[in-house]
Amino acid sequence: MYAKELEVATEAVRKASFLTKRIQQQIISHRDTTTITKSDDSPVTVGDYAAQTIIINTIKSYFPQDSIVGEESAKGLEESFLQQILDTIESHEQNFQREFPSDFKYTSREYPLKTTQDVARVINMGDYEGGSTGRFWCLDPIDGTKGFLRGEQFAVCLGLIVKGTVTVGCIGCPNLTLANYGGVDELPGFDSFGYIFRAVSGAGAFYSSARDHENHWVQVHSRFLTSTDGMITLEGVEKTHSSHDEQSTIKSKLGITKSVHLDSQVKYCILALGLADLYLRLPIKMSYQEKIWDHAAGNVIVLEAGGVHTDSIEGAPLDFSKGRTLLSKGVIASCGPGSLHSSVVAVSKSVIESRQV
Ligand SMILES: Nc1ncnc2c1ncn2[C@@H]1O[C@H](COP(=O)(O)O)[C@@H](OP(=O)(O)O)[C@H]1O
Ligand SMILES: [Mg+2]
Ligand SMILES: [Mg+2]
Ligand SMILES: [Mg+2]
Repeated sequence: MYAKELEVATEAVRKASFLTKRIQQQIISHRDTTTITKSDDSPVTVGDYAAQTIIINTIKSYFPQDSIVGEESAKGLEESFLQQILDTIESHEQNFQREFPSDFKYTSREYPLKTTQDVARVINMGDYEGGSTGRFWCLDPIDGTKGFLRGEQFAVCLGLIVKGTVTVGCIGCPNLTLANYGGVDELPGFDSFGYIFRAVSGAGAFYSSARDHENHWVQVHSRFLTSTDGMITLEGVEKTHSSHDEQSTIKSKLGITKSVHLDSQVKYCILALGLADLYLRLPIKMSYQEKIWDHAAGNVIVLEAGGVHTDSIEGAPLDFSKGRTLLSKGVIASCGPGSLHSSVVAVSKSVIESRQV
């Protein structure tokens, strides 16, 4: 089931991972990429737009009927900037073909991706409102844009949501070296393009070196623990995205001494690999609504690796059927089992409820 969807998702994420990693290398070497500040004060780069363009164009070439919830919009982008996005895609095309030779097609007659109008049209196909009926894709072309700009971790994240449930998930981690996170060995074929993780609901979670398009997929499992004190936590780097002080309180109440900070949904991949056990994301403001593209692909990967994924107060499974955002507050993912997870959520709930308002 979902074999074609999984293949299309993987190849689209692989190509976007290659492109974004190349752009990140250019940023690191000359620090000169165009960065726009969006209305919510968050950054977006030509890399985010180029990755969204490539991925939506690929999805539409194979599944023209499918809708897409994508993070970015081309509204208000000037013609010269659209040209920059198209030039970026084209300038990486030959290198990609050379480094990853395959028969897979990323365009079609209806979706040729040749002009700036094509670019704008395709980016704007990510404007679907989501919901509980039918199926739609959920795309974060660069998750962790701030980490991307710092030369650190970021992820290319794509999920397929069917009747409100994340059914396929694929995450490219173009900057991930497992040795930096306690992994003993890199997978065969590992190189500077990092890893791809993927899962289909009911069929397990797997990873592979991004370079290895011959599809040697290795199954991943979260760790089995019997108490919270041996847990390693995962938290974001950005102090404005989650409540680090309260997360420290939770860690000390649970006897947890080890924590790893990294950007993006790479956190879910580290959890699925069993290299860490507890992702804490407590909201700073109760008015913030988490975006579904920040968690969808990670959801099915964590669940299929044996973990648990809920909000930070009620301990309810995340509900991807309510539109472009989650209605619940904060996120906690753990290696499980359910009883350990519930004890973490109970502490999180008490910490959040003791806020001075
Ligand atoms: N106030 C806030 N609270 C929680 N998440 C926020 C936030 N402001 C931005 N974000 C989200 O945090 C994501 C990055 O998460 P992390 O800090 O774990 O790397 C961003 O994704 P993008 O980088 O795709 O925009 C953005 O959607
Ligand atoms: Mg963003
Ligand atoms: Mg994101
Ligand atoms: Mg993003």
